[in-house]
Amino acid sequence: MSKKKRIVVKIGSSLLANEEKLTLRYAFMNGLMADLGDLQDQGYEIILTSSGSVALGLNMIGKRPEEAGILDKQAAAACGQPLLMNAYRQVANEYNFDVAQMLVTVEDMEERRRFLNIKNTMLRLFENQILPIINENDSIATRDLKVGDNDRLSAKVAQMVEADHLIILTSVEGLYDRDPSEPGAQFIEEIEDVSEHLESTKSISELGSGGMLTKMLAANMAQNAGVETIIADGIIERPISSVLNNERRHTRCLASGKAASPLMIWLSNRLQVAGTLVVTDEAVRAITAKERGLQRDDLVSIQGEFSKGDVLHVYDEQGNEFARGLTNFSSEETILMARNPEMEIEDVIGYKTKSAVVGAENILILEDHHLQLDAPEEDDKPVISL
Ligand SMILES: Nc1ncnc2c1ncn2[C@@H]1O[C@H](COP(=O)(O)OP(=O)(O)O)[C@@H](O)[C@H]1O
Ligand SMILES: N[C@@H](CCC(=O)OP(=O)(O)O)C(=O)O
Repeated sequence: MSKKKRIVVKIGSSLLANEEKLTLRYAFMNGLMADLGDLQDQGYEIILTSSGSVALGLNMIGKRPEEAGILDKQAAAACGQPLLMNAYRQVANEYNFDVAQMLVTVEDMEERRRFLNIKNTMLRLFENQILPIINENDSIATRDLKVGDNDRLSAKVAQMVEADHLIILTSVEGLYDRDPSEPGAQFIEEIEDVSEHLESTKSISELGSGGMLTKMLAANMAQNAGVETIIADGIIERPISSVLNNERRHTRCLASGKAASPLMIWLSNRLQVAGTLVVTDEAVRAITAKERGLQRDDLVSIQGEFSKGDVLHVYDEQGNEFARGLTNFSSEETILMARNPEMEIEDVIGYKTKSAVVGAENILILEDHHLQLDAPEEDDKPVISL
């Protein structure tokens, strides 16, 4: 192989844990690691995003998945994660390679400096042919500061390492036009526009977190980053090579054809909404036409506590998200500036800086292939009119 191929593989809980007994499915793990070992020997650089800590830890705290609350799941994750990693390490060693664990939170993925640190660690692990295994640090993540599903987490990782493929292995062969347990469900082999499939993917299995919906959202994030997503059944011999070699049925979500800069990809793939701005119709027109950045007198309302450098989601007055950008000011500063339009910005905030709330060069105008994110509930984050 001339240039090394890089792939991110995501393994769902339903593959790793027996649904009834909530114990590890060694046979599956063994087949997976044998395949990954072979692919590493062929020169592939691979990252595994693995679920399973909660499912495998539930027995220790004496709960079934359907009765476990958030605290139970956090405790179960703390119990199940070492069990999972121990098994991965033992099996990998049988195939003559090593594994490393990286537990991340949503902030690690959303804050650019930490994101780049994670990337550098992974690149260093590749040099030693060690398989990085990533999971969300569920035991410390709180409800409103959580990725919540490893599908989107794995898409962010694929974006991070500029992977060739994101391969999501699950308990079904791929995407159907409705839940495959319903009669007449039709298999979908290729997807260009993910938004056409969001409605048909609402239900999930007993152990899974987000079902097909989060796989579609992940596929969209991968698309934005120029990465092709493959969704396939994991319960099969050589689960990864068989899809890479196109030997069996799977769903392929094509990468978006348009090349985007790392900043625009960064702005398009968000896991959480730090803050939102609603702006006037005139501002929508001028910003969309790329005539200028977003100014303080464009603001109608503001929601969320944010800091300088956070990504803000910008909506029109009808509630449609049309742009995202990096803010030059904190939420407190933005409110003060908007409420005192007659004052110089320097006099309001106490230091000399740029005047745009979001500079034109730091704005992404959303296109059809970017999925809009809903603004947070007003009960969680009050809206402040300006
Ligand atoms: N349109 C659909 N196509 C395929 N599977 C679907 C669809 N809608 C719902 N599902 C369900 O999604 C489940 C897979 O999601 P999930 O259990 O969260 O997997 P994982 O644990 O691998 O992340 C399948 O068991 C399937 O029943
Ligand atoms: N972080 C959680 C898994 C979250 C998740 O996305 O689960 P799944 O939908 O089964 O991939 C765990 O390790 O149990």
